[in-house]
Amino acid sequence: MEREVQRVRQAFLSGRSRSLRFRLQQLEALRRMVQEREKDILAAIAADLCKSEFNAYSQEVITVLGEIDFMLENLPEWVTAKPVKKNLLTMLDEAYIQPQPLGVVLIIGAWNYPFVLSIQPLIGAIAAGNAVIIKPSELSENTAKIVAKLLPQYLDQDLYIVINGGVEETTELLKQRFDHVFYTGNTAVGKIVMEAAAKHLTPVTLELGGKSPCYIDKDCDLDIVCRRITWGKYMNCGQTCIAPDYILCEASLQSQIVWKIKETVKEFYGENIKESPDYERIINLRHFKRILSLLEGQKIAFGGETDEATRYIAPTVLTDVDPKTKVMQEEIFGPILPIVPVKNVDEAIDFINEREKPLALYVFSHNHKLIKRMIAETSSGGVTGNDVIMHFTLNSLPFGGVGSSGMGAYHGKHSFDTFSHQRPCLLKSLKREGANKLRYPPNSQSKVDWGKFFLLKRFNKEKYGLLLLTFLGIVAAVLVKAGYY
Ligand SMILES: NC(=O)c1ccc[n+]([C@@H]2O[C@H](COP(=O)([O-])OP(=O)(O)OC[C@H]3O[C@@H](n4cnc5c(N)ncnc54)[C@H](O)[C@@H]3O)[C@@H](O)[C@H]2O)c1
Ligand SMILES: CCCCCCCCCCCCC/C=C/C=O
Repeated sequence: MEREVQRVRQAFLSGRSRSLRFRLQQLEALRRMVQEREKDILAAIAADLCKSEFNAYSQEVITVLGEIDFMLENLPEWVTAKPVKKNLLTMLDEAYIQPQPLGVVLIIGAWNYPFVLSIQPLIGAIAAGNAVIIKPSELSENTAKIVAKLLPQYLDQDLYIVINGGVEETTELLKQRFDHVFYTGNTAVGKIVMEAAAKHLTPVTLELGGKSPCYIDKDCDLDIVCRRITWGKYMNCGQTCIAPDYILCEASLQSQIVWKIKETVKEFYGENIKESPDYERIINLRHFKRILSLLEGQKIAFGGETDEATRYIAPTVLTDVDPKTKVMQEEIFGPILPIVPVKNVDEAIDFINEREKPLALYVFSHNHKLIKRMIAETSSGGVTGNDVIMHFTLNSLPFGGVGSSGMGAYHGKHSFDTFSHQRPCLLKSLKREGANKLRYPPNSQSKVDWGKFFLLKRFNKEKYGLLLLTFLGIVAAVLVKAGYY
């Protein structure tokens, strides 16, 4: 493991990952890989999650292709140094921010969207000029294998490598020193990752999970609301980090919501859900049993059918759920949707604020002010109003958690920033030493006064202010040079 990391570090130190041309080339090669080997990638995802090609393409491949195109389009601008405002003391100097790669990045992926959750961070890391080690999830072993097979065929083989393995290999990997660790997965392992990274003072991005609430106001079109929630909840069999975890609504809405979700399930997946190509399966037996245990003692409004042999769990809705029961204590990550009745929006806000900060928050209402109020009075990684999941698809929005749902963010420019160091650069001249005397010992009241003036004074009118400051700067330089201070 140590040797592998060393090899990647040597490749980074060669400097070749840094040029804009090289980054663009590698991103284009990655795009070619996805386009040319699309069938193999979709087959691997299908084998891991029993997912149709259409679903795998629209949930994973589209996002990856869109992200690559976005990077190719914008990277030339992002990599250029950005000049910054100066003060009087640095007016004649050069001051700018230069984004630079961090070095060797470790990306630890999760199994639920096994392709996009490893490749989208990789795109950001390449765009920012880093070398990368990817550790895909061992639970989605088919996608892990295809990623390990394909990447070396298209990308630089020393700069971007895949290491496959489980807890033992990841533990060993985490002992090495990286310049950034980007982890996607559950909160408990997130803590292990952060602890290991802390030993090297390595910064981390933690893309974690949580229970994402979904509040339905009585002032809304329930047909549309229930269709959108059904889509986001049962997509990927509920195994989506930003799936609506549970519904909060007034008790009077419950029966209508149940009926409408039930009808939508029929519309989406047909009478025989098991036969639907659009309905996935639970990743493994451990998760299957964990999800089943959440049903104990609950009132099942519909669904609840299971088949252990194929790890099938039907789309299920629970009503009148007691917040103290197990299903409300952990992230469900499966096709079970509890409804917790609340009196009103105030109680919904309190309910959310009494719990850990979720990865996403969903609010449905015709009342825009109510949506804005919920956003203002709660906290979550992201928000979609009047829909679910869709904030993930907008790469202008940073995607990430807050509090126990994670730290840091990515997607689009946010990925580029996550994997870059914003290096502040001030380039002075060795001339004009006279003006510098102001800050050299021995200090005096008049030097302090001039210092205050130059560094603290603000002028309203940009153009005239600048002219005046230039003039005063010259006066000060002359006075200092002449030995008055
Ligand atoms: N925020 C996001 O973008 C996002 C995306 C997907 C999943 N998630 C969250 O991830 C969770 C589900 O994923 P998961 O955790 O079951 O995925 P997982 O089991 O695939 O684990 C994630 C990664 O952690 C590694 N890992 C597991 N145990 C480890 C250990 N003890 N030490 C070091 N590494 C270890 C795995 O090898 C894997 O690569 C849910 O909570 C979900 O909400 C979050
Ligand atoms: C054909 C229509 C395209 C619809 C696009 C929907 C995209 C949904 C993307 C979901 C991806 C979720 C990624 C996972 C995050 C956490 O698990």
